[in-house]
Amino acid sequence: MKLNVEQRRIVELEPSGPMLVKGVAGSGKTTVAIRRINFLKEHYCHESDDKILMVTYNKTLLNYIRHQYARMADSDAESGLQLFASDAEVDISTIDSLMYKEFMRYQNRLHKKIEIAPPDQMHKMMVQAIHLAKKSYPEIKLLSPKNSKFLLEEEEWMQACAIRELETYQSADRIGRASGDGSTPQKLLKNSKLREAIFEVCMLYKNLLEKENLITYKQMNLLALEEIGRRQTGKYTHILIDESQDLTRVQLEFLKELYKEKEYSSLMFVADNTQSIYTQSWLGKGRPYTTIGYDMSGKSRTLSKNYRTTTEISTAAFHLIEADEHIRSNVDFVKPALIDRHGHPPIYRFFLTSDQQLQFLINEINILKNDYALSEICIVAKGNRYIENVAVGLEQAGIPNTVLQRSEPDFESDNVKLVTMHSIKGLEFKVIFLIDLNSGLIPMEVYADEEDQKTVDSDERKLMYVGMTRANELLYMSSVKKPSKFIKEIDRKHLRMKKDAALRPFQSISMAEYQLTNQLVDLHSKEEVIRQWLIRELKETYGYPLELLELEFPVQQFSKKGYCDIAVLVYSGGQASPYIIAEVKRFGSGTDEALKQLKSYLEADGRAFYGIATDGLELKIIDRNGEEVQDLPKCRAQFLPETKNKQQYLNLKNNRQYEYAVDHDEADQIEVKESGQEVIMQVHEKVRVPLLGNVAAGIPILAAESFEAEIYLPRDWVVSPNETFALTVTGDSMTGAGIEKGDQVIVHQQTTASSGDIVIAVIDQEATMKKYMPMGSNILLMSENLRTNPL
Ligand SMILES: Nc1ncnc2c1ncn2[C@@H]1O[C@H](COP(=O)(O)OP(=O)(O)OP(=O)(O)O)[C@@H](O)[C@H]1O
Repeated sequence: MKLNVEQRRIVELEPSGPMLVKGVAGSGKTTVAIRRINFLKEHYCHESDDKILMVTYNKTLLNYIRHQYARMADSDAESGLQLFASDAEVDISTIDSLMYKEFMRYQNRLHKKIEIAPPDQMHKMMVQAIHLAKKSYPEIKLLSPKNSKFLLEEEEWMQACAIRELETYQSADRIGRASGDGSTPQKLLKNSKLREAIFEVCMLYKNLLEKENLITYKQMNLLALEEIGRRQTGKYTHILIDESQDLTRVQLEFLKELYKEKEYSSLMFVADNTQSIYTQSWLGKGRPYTTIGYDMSGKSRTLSKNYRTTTEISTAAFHLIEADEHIRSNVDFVKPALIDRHGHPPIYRFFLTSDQQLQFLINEINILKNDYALSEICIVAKGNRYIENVAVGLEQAGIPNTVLQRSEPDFESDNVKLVTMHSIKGLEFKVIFLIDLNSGLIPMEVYADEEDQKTVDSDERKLMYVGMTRANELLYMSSVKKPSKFIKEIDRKHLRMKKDAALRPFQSISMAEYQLTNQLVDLHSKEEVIRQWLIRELKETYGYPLELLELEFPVQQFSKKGYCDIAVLVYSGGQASPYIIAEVKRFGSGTDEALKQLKSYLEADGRAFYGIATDGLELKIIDRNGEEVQDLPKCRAQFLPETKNKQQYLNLKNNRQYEYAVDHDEADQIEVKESGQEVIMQVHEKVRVPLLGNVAAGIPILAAESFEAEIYLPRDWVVSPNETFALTVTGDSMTGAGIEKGDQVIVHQQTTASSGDIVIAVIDQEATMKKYMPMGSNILLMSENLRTNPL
C-alpha cells in the first residue's frame, strides 16, 4: 500500500513532543501510527534506554492489527510483523493491560489481594451505600435504590475523571453525563447539597467494596495511576495512542507518566472525535488538550480521505453524523473528502419480526457466499443479547459463525463474525450487517429531559456511525418492529432496498404528496401508500415520467377483466403499450398473492416485459416468463413519446455532429447517433466528466471536490477520463469554430498542443479559449471571431 503525501508526512515528522493526528473513519490513522513506529525506531531510538509504546484500545483491536499485517502481501507485512515479534525496543499493548500490570505492582507492594467486583456485588454495595447515606441526607430524593444504576454510573464517571475531592466534584462540568434517569427531576447543580450527597454515597460505596477486598475497573485504574506516580519513572521515549478519543482522563494521565521526555521524544495522539462512543471519554467529548497539560496549537495534522469505504457508504454515514449540530461543532470535527471508489449504496430493510430478520440474514449470506469468504462478513448489533440470538439461528441454518470475544478474537477461521457496535471500533470487514437498528434501542430512549436525551443521542449516533464505517464494500442495515429515528434521518436517496436493485426503501408518503390522484378512487386505502411510494420510485429512481404511468390498468383475462395497480406504458412506433406492471399489497402483508396475480396478468396481456410485486417490505421483480430478476430497467429515451434529454455533440476534430441521449444519471448506457442518421450506435460504457465552471472563471483545477456538476460522455470519446473536464463557454470569441456562448466544451488536460488546436490557455491567472498558433518563438492565440483580435 502506498501512503498518500499527508500520511507519509506524518509518518516521517520529526518528533517534537505531543502531537495530534485526527481524521475521519478509515483515513489510515492506525496505518500511519504503525508505519511511524518503524520510522521512529530507525531514526529516533539511538540511546540504549529508548523505547517505543503503541497503545491500542482493546485486545480485539490489537489482534486485529496483527491479523491485518499477516494478511498483507507487500513489504508492509514484513515491517508490521516485525513489530509484533518480541522486540526490546517496541511494546504494543492495550491500555487495560498496561494499567492492570501497574495495579498488580500496587498489590505486590502492599501484599494485598484485591479482586474485581462482579456486577451483582457492585449493585448490592451501592444499595447499602444509598441506605447509609440516606441517614445523613434524608431530604435528598435521589438517594433511593431505584437510582442505583445512575449512581453506579456517576461513581464510575467520577473515578474515570480522577475526581477525588468533594470540591472538585462540586465544580465539575459533567460533560458526557446526563442529569438523571428521568426519575430525578432536579439537575445536578454545581455546589449543591445534592452533589454533596452523591459524593458521600460514592465514598461509602468505595469503602464497602474495600472491606470485601473488591474494586471496580475504574477504581483500579485510579490506583494504577497513583502507583505509577509513586515510581516516577518515565519509560518510553515515544508513545503512540490509537483511538485516544475514547480514553478516560485517568488513562491519559497514566500514559503521560509513562512518557519519557527527551529532546527527540514524541507523544502522538491518534483520534477521531466523531467516533468517541463512551460517556467517560475525556478528549472525545470536546475537552481541550490543555486539560491534560498539552498545547496542541500548530501540532495537529488531519487526514480526511476515507480509504476504507465506498463513496456511497461514506456519504450515507456522514449524512447521519452531520445531522447532529453538537458533533459538527466540535473543534476536532473533520469533514471527509470522498475518494473516487464507487460501490453499492447501503441496503436498508425493515422487518416485522426478529425471525424475518434472521431469515433475511441467512438468505443473504448464502447468496454472498458465492462472492465473499464467510470470514469477510460481520454482523454487528448494539447489544450482546441480539448477537447471541442471531449466532444460534445461523448455526441452526448451517452457517458457521464466531462471536468475537474481547479476550481471544479469532479473525483467521472462515466463519461469519458477530460483534457488538462498541467492540467493532477500529476493525473493518468487506460486508457488514448492522442489525436491530430499532426504535428505543438505538438511540436508547432513557431521559424525559430533552437536553439529557440529546447527550445520549449524540453518543449513540456516533456508535452507529462507527458501525456503518466498518464496511469495505457492502453495508446492510435492518430494523425490527420500529426503525430507529436515525434511519429516518438518512436521506432515502442514499439507501437501497435490495442488493442488486436500484429501488430505495419504503418510505411513507403524505397524502398531500400523492401523485396521479385524478386516477384514484380511494385515497385512504391501505394499499395506496405503498402504490404511491412505488410511483415515486418509478419516477425518481427509474426515470419513468408520470405521463407514462397508468393506475388500475385493465388486463383482459379471457372473459373477465382484471386491473393491475400500476402499468408503465412505453412508446414504440408512436404506440403505447404496457412495459412494466405492478401489484401492491398492504404494508407487511406479504407478496405471494400479488405475485400470483402478476403472473396471470403477464400471461394474459402478453405485452408487458416486467412485473413487480411489493408490500413495502418485500420486493419481487419478475420477467414475462415469471422468472425472478434482480432489477427493473431504467427509462430510456426511446420509450418516451418524443425524445427527451437529447444533447448535441460537435466533434471539432472531424466536424461531425452527434446526438446522444442520457436517460438518467444512473443509466449505464448512452445511446449515440450521428445527426441526420437513423442508425444508433450503442455505447456501453459511460464516463463522468466534472464540469469545473466557466472558461472565464480562472484557472480550472481538476480536483474531485470542486466541480459544479458532472456530465456524462461515451467512454470512447474521452482520451483519459481522469484528465478530462468540461467548462461552460461564456464569451463569443470562438463562434467561428462553432462554439457558442453557453455551450459546454470538453477539455483534455495536457502539457503540449499542436498548431491549430483549440486550447484553454492561462494568461496572467486568467483562462481563455483560443486557437493555438506557434509562430517561431512566439505563440499566437487566435480567436475565431472576426470581431476579436489575436492575443
Ligand atoms: N494510502 C492508502 N492507500 C490505500 N489504502 C489505504 C491507505 N491508507 C489506509 N488505507 C486502508 O484504509 C483502511 C483504513 O485504514 P486504518 O484502519 O488505518 O484507518 P483509521 O483511520 O485508523 O480508521 P478508523 O478510525 O475508522 O478505525 C485500511 O484497510 C487501510 O489498509
